[in-house]
Amino acid sequence: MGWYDADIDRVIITEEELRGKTAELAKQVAADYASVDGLLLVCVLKGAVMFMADFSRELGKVGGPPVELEFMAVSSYGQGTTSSGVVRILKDLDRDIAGKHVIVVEDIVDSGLTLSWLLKYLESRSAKSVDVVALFRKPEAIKVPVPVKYVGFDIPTEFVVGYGLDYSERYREVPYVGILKPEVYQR
Ligand SMILES: O=P(O)(O)OC[C@H]1O[C@H](OP(=O)(O)OP(=O)(O)O)[C@H](O)[C@@H]1O
Ligand code: HPA
Ligand SMILES: [Mg+2]
Repeated sequence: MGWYDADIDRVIITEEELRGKTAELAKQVAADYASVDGLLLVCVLKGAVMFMADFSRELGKVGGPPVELEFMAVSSYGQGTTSSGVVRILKDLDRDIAGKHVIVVEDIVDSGLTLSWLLKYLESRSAKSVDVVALFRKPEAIKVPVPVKYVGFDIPTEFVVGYGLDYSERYREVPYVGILKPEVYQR
């Protein structure tokens, strides 16, 4: 039992489901990128860190191309549960991405504001191609249309935590994805 189990109202995606879906997404990406000689995975910190770690290893195991890992940190949520719409770069790419095949590795597409901004940014840096793999998407919360080629789970418009996703910087280490009890927000 983790300390956090008592704060969770219900689990919506189990550890096993996360593992299965990650393997499935990795197989699709490996098949689609079979003819490229390398892929640059861009992880959007901090939420996507667990998914990046698992997805990149899975991609290697299923015969994907060699990858390089890059990390960007942007923030649009701050402490709350709704996007401010204002995206700030907290950590930029370390290297030039011009001419590279890029896959953005995101944990969740909610309003789409973060990703929409990020895709424009990456395209302006002359990547050869840019695709997105997002583990979760909330179809009913989308405010701006964003092309997400690979989606793990479509989930309802509820605030979720776990597997990297936080509420006020907590619950990222929860190994499953769940909904918090209402009283947690009143603390
Ligand atoms: O589609 P959107 O409404 O823009 O929401 C999605 C983004 O919001 C979260 O990041 P957050 O700003 O909370 O930073 P974090 O990953 O460090 O928690 C999440 O990890 C996505 O990057
Ligand atoms: O449902 C969510 N949970 C945690 N972080 C998020 N960022 C966007 N949507 C979410
Ligand atoms: Mg967050």
